Amino acid sequence: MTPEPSPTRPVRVALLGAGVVGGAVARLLTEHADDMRARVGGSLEIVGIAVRRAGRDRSDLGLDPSLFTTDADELVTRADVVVEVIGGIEPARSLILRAMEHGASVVTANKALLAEDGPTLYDAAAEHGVDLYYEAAVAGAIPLLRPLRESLAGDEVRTVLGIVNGTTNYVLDKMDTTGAGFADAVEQAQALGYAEADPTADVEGFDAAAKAAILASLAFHTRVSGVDVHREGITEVTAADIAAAREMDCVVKLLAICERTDAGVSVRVHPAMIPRSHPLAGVREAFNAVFVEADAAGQLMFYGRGAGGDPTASAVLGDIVAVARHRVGGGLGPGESTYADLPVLEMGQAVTRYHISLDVEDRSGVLAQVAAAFAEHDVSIETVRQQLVPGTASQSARANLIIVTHTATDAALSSTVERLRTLDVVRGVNSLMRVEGS
Ligand SMILES: NC(=O)c1ccc[n+]([C@@H]2O[C@H](COP(=O)([O-])OP(=O)(O)OC[C@H]3O[C@@H](n4cnc5c(N)ncnc54)[C@H](O)[C@@H]3O)[C@@H](O)[C@H]2O)c1
Ligand SMILES: N[C@@H](CCO)C(=O)O
Ligand code: NA
Repeated sequence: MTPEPSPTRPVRVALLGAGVVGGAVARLLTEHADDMRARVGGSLEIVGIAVRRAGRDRSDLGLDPSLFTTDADELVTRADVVVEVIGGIEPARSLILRAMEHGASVVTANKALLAEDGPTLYDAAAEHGVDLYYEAAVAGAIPLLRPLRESLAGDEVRTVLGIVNGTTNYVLDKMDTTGAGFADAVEQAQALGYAEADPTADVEGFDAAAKAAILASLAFHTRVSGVDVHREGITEVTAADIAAAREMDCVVKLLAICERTDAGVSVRVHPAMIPRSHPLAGVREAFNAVFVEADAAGQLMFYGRGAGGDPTASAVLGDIVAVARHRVGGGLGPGESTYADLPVLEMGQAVTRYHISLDVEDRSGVLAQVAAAFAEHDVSIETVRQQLVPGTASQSARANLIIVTHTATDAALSSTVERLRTLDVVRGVNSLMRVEGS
């Protein structure tokens, strides 16, 4: 049940979590209280901040110490707006649901929860007539979800393609620009505070896959959860892959790709080579960038900081203003839109291109056998390049065969590679990567 709008009573805001994002939200809410009041049309009052441990010195946030509580369950029952920046599935989900049951709108940055169980949150928001906003959950500060949910609501989105994980972009950028190996680049990212002590969620692509699920759900009006997303991280990307990309005048990026085709929607996260001339190739360090292509709008690009306390808090504050305005003036923002209910396709149905570098024997008939494997799977070759590998007199002659395909289904391309691995003339696969954006 939504409380009656009351312009005279402040909008009561409860914050769950005072970590990197929560701390920045608390500080900025206080620093900009006057501007927030003017933008909302009524004042905001922080009624409490739930923390895990009491007694820590939080004087840097400039807040009354009595606002801190370890009883989040109680706090969510006395707020109009609950801001969840704890992260993880539980207790975040239970606290959000409890907040909604008590009539609070919710702002969250929690992509993991939204990708795993977004529909439960949306259903609860609809049942209790409250807002659920989560701009910070994807690409941090970059306004991206509001454009998809609201600005492009009249258009037909075809593609969302982007770099949505700053940590992995930093690692791949360092591997490309300094020649660092994967482990060294991860250490550098950890030293700078980009990568966590346990970088699994980032480097294995879980974080990007959660964001891809959220983007695809909004873009295609279809429920897509994290498990629907084909996910490959960057742990297998080698210096040889980076060098192979450089020879092609390409760069390796971890891409989140959401596409609408005649058959349904395809959502995937994997490393891919993109041409250096592609705008996403110029996205350096820990920045994020996302391309959106819609029927009427054409191509749009969004660029900025996808992580960090203040940048993420900027998105959270924007959401707080939006939902607080609804409290003051009435109304609700858009709820879940799943009317299109498109089928979510298997990875094998995705259409892509492969770059394959093969270690082969250099003798007559080798190229014909390799070409036959492609033909068997109806995969057309775009370019072939051969590099001789210098060897000793006692060794048989060897070469690297570098092949770039035309587009084909991922199923046909991966079957071709499996067939190539069985050929006697193929000693091994040096490097294998999808090519996107050209
Ligand atoms: N850090 C970023 O750059 C960034 C960017 C976008 C989204 N996010 C998302 O924002 C959320 C918060 O991230 P963060 O970086 O601030 O994490 P963080 O670990 O710095 O902060 C989380 C805080 O929640 C507290 N906490 C844990 N359980 C609690 C409980 N039961 N009650 C009260 N407090 C509890 C922790 O003690 C910690 O201080 C996550 O969902 C994350 O995915 C973070
Ligand atoms: N770990 C994430 C934080 C923002 O979601 C990243 O590196 O982009
Ligand atoms: Na965002």
